Amino acid sequence: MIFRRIAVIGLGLLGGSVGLAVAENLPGCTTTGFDADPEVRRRAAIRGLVSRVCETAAEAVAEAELVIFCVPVGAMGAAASAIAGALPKDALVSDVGSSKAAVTEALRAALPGAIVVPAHPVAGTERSGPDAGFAHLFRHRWCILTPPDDADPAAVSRLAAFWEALGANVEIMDAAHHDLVLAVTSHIPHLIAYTIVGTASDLEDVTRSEVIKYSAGGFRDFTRIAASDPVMWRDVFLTNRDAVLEMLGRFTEDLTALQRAIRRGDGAALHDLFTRTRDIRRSIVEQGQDDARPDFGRSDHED
Ligand SMILES: NC(=O)C1=CN([C@@H]2O[C@H](COP(=O)(O)OP(=O)(O)OC[C@H]3O[C@@H](n4cnc5c(N)ncnc54)[C@H](O)[C@@H]3O)[C@@H](O)[C@H]2O)C=CC1
Ligand SMILES: O=C(O)C(=O)Cc1ccc(O)cc1
Repeated sequence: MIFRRIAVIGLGLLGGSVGLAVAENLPGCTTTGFDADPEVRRRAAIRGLVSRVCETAAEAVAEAELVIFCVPVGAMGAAASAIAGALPKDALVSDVGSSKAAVTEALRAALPGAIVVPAHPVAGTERSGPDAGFAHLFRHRWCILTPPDDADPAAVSRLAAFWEALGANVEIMDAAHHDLVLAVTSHIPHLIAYTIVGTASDLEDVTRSEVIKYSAGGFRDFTRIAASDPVMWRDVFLTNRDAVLEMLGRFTEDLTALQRAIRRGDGAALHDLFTRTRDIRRSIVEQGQDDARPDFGRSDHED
């Protein structure tokens, strides 16, 4: 048994999915859970997201061997401080946050002396809350561990084994590299989606009903991403500021080059880029990173 007792703090999409995935893949492992929102706790208990929903975070972690923080990245520090006095000495502390350097710092500052191995399952949907989670979320998805330099290798191996048991493929890298890579593969795409949907809705000469009525595939795909949780994404951009600004600078330069190609009627430049990007899409599909989940893209992720 990798871990016998796991505490999940935050019972939304990620926390709920962790609880359900543990129940499915690690029978015999008990999960406790806490969420700051009483209505989320109520729904979590009804859906059976964890074995026992607790009324306080301290109660949830009291006997835990692994504690996983599944709260927005800006709330990690406060959530960790709330369990500081109750965390068992040998417990392994981890999280699922989308940015890693700031979260690592927040967890280590709130829990001095604790064994902290941050993680990011690169798996999710645009949905959030206690009704959004499902047991198969992590199957065939990457989970990136970002252990600090002084992390105990045995703790890292245990956490890797845990995520593999939930169906994920594990990769290890340092937090700064994670933040740079995810800025370009996840954070900037979300920013672009938020922008284009906002731009369309601000247009004066195009009515809102026209935007909805004539939204072709491309715009519809952007609206799915732009429906992602505002608190979660606000926190991602505030905590991964430097990497996002670095990548946004590059993106802006490339967009300007494309703008110039269009203005000059440079069809070859457009064709070259679009050919290169199609190849990237094809290799993602070939590697099974597109729709490995049977219910990918559907909004009814009920178990
Ligand atoms: N949504 C996604 O697709 C993915 C999200 N993540 C990361 O997972 C984390 C959770 O995201 P979701 O589950 O999507 O969000 P969510 O909004 O579905 O759930 C977050 C839950 O945390 C609770 N919470 C907030 N502050 C708290 C505190 N101090 N103590 C206890 N509970 C608290 C909220 O009440 C909420 O129920 C975030 O850090 C996010 O960056 C990682 C991978 C994918
Ligand atoms: O729904 C989508 O397309 C996502 O991109 C989900 C997602 C959101 C945040 C993450 O840190 C990882 C995955």
